[in-house]
Amino acid sequence: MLNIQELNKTYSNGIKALQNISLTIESGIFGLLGPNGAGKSTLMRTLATLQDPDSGLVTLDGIDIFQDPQKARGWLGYLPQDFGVYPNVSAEELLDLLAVFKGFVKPRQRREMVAHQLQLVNLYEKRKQKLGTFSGGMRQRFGIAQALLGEPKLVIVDEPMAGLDPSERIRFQNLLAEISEDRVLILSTHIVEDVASLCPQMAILNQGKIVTQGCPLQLMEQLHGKVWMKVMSPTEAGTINEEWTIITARMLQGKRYVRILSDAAPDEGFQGVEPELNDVYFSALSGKQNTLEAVEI
Ligand SMILES: Nc1ncnc2c1ncn2[C@@H]1O[C@H](COP(=O)(O)OP(=O)(O)OP(=O)(O)O)[C@@H](O)[C@H]1O
Repeated sequence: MLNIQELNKTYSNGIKALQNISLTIESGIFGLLGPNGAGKSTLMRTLATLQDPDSGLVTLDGIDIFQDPQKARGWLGYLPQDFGVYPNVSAEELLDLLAVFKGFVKPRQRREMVAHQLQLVNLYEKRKQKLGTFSGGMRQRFGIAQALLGEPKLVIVDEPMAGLDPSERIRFQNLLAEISEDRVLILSTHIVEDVASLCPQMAILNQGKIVTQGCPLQLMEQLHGKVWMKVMSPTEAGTINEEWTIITARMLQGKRYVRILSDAAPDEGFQGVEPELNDVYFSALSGKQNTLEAVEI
């Protein structure tokens, strides 16, 4: 179990990237959602012991990870947002080298470990291929293979789905689900659908603060009976009532789909709809937004 207590980080330019972050994370996939600049990468780098917080405590199975970062790195795997590879080296060669850096010095043990990880991420057949020839999805699967070297108890993956085509994305989601058994896997992302389909636990980070946390199904359930939708023509947009708490207003095939949050049925043709995780996300981010422009997506 990962326990994060009152983590704070303010950069030298005054930006408060993390403000009193406290989370308890069980094994399985934990989704960390937030818009650009929310502080997700700062939190991921801090948990990966690559940057120090100003204050706060993080324990993994009761052990303080900041006390001996070198040792902590032996228990954690990290796939950073900007994971670069050497283009002229094969998958097998680079993974072997990264295993050396992780402290695995026995060649035979390393060979077995490298083969095992490449099989797990379905790249064994491509092991001799140069990484520069890999597709985006293959590169990300290779990134998972390197993160899993040494069977870490904590795996951190920062925005891994960006740029993946739909089939690679599904393949990558399945891989994350497979490897998250018996370990904590934190998936940082701004893609709500990935959290909805993968994560039994989640938190939403905005401007350095946790604004919501819990189980996605329960968070959606809390909005039950409160989400209302109306399809409007673009010209009707002017009739948006200033009193409404708008969750989203999005254009789809020439129509404007407006979803609002309201305890009681609003008049003017709104229909009650099942809450989606998007509703949880945008309500949490917007607080009491009620202007169409502010939430238009
Ligand atoms: N080294 C740094 N020095 C100063 N400010 C920084 C630094 N790194 C990040 N920030 C700022 O801290 C805030 C949080 O950034 P961070 O990269 O953690 O957010 P994020 O949620 O990962 O965003 P993104 O999805 O765009 O990567 C942003 O306002 C960013 O500009």
